[in-house]
Order: sequence, then C-alpha cells, then structure tokens
Amino acid sequence: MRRGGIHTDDHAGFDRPRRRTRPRTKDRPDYSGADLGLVITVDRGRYRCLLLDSDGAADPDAIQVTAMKARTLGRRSVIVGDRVRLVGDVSGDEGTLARIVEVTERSTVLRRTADDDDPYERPIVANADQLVIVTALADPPPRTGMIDRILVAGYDAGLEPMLCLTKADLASPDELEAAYAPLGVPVVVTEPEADLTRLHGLLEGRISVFVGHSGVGKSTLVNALIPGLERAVGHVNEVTGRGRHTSTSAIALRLPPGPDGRGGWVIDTPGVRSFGLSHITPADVIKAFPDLVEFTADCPRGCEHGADAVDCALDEAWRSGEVPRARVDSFRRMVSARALPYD
Ligand SMILES: Nc1nc2c(ncn2[C@@H]2O[C@H](COP(=O)(O)OP(=O)(O)OP(=O)(O)O)[C@@H](O)[C@H]2O)c(=O)[nH]1
Ligand SMILES: [Zn+2]
Repeated sequence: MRRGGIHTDDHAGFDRPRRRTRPRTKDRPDYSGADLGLVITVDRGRYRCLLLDSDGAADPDAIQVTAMKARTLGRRSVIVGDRVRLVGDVSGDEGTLARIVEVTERSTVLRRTADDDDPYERPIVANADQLVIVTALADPPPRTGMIDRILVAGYDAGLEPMLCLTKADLASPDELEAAYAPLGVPVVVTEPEADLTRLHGLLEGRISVFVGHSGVGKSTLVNALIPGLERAVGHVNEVTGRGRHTSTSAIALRLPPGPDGRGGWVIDTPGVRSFGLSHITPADVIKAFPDLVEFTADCPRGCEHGADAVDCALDEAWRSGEVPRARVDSFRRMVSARALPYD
C-alpha cells in the first residue's frame, strides 16, 4: 500500500467508526469461496453445471455437476448461462447432487413474456452477448413480425442481434436482407452443405443465444457448427408447416475454436411460437438506436415515437436529412412490433 506523507490524509478514513446500515447476520453467509459453476441446461428442477476455474474460465475438460436450488434462493430463477456458487458434493460423480446457493450478477438477461396477456416476465438466458435470430426462408415461411419481436427483446436485453436465414435452397433471401439492412443487423444465409466459416467467425469469442420458430433448422445449424453434437433434428409437419418441438430446454454448447484458436458458446433454445413483449416500452427500444435518441429530446412529453405519433421529432429528423428515413421507419417498425398481437 502507498504510504501517506505528512500532508496527505490517506489514512483519514481508517479509524473513523464505520456506520453499518445493515448488520451482518448469520443468514447472509459469504459464499465467495464456494465453487463457481456455469449453468448449461435445466431439466425439471435439476441444473447441469460446468465447474469453472478460479478466474471464471471453463476448461474444455471441466467437471459437470448436477445441482438443485438451495431453499435460501426462494423463488429466484436460475437459468441457462447463469454463473452460480455451488456447495455440497461437487465431485460430479453419478448420483451426486450439489446445491446452488448464489446466482452471481447477470450482465444481460434475455426475457420474454409467455404472451401479451401474461405480463409475467420469463427470463430465458443469462449473460449472453449476441442474439442469433434463426429464420427459414421457406417451410415454415418467414414472419417478419416474429423476427421484429425477437429483435426488440434482444435490443431490450442489450444483446447484439444477428439474422441467420436458413433453407436458401428453397427461397431467395433478397427481400428479407433488404428489409433488415437499415437496422445494421448482420445477415448470414445458409442452406444444406453451406460453408459456415463466416458464421463461425461471428460467433467466436462470444456467448450467442439462438432463437427461432420451431422447424426453422436451428438444430441442423448447431449440429453443423459443433461436429459430433448430433442434436435431434425434427421434421416439419406436412399439414401445418409447423415443426415439432424436438428440443425441450435451452442448452449451452461449446463452440470449437476456429482458425485463430478462439471458441465461444452457443446457447440453443427450444423453438418458440410466440414472443411476448408486454414488459418492454418504446423507451427500452430507442436505447438500441443511439443515432436516433438525441432527436427525441425535442419530442412532446410522453411521445412514443410511433408512425402515428403527433409532432414526433423523428419526423423532422428524416425530413431535414439528418438521418435516413429508412432508419426511422425501421425503428418505428420495432416499436409497433411490440404492440402486434402475437402469433
Ligand atoms: N431444405 C432445407 N431443409 C432444412 C435446412 N435446414 C434444416 N432443414 C430441415 O428442416 C427440418 C427442421 O430442422 P431442425 O434443425 O430440427 O429445426 P429446429 O429449428 O431445430 O426445430 P425445433 O427443434 O423444433 O426447434 C428438418 O427436416 C431439417 O432437415 C435447409 O437449409 N434446407
Ligand atoms: Zn417522438
């Protein structure tokens, strides 16, 4: 420690009595020394965790333990991607069960509401930094409303979005690519036997959560990215065009290192049919549009910046040429996606 000279007051705070606002009690134990684990999947109240080393890194041959939630966590959710403190038997041996006693602070949380009449927020994945929206170009046909809603959830969570368009052997990606260009969302197009080098490069060194409607080819894609994985691949129902729900829980999968030696994590989630957003406000959405935020300072109080908003300053912004109109329109499409009836 640095020594204080005569004229410094480095130690001034040391012998002042500390005021404690909350007394330390027996029921707030210190778990900072307990083992740290990464929750990789959840199944009926059992959490599969990968033991992390002391600096929080996941060794390729790290032990996997099964754990349950300690009673002290109460109703607190533990979700895939969470970094948790574990006590009890962390040997990972067959039949053993550790206990999760603490969930460390999450850097991000991707959430959705079950539907728009159900305002209860359901966190899906913690600590991801990238959102890969997987959409088939056909079979099932793309639904921009759904893409927009997932995008909005990603913006709200502070994740960087990416669009992955599958089944390019069945339909052209041009229209969708054009629709998302003003949002600056990277687009990757795939088809059977496609070269995934670019996609792999975008995933390296990151924690990416894959979200999409059932049957879009998410498992097929994840299997191609992670050789030897063999996630179950379903079949699109010929009558309804909908995929079967072949995967039931989110799962974190290690991405093998690419040419420059960096791996990453891919979090595959079960196919979704709807993506409720009733927990999100227009103010949450505009945070993801830093180039537009400054203009909204001139909006009337309570302006929601939608297409039908009166005197919204975003109109002046595109009219004067300060921002492209397509950019404002895209933002507004996101705001209205929030309010769409879910499908
Ligand atoms: N034509 C074509 N079919 C594909 C492509 N990718 C996947 N499929 C087929 O689409 C169907 C659904 O693929 P999955 O990978 O199971 O889809 P999923 O999104 O994981 O579905 P869930 O597990 O229900 O969420 C399977 O029959 C795949 O063989 C593609 O690029 N082109
Ligand atoms: Zn406005």
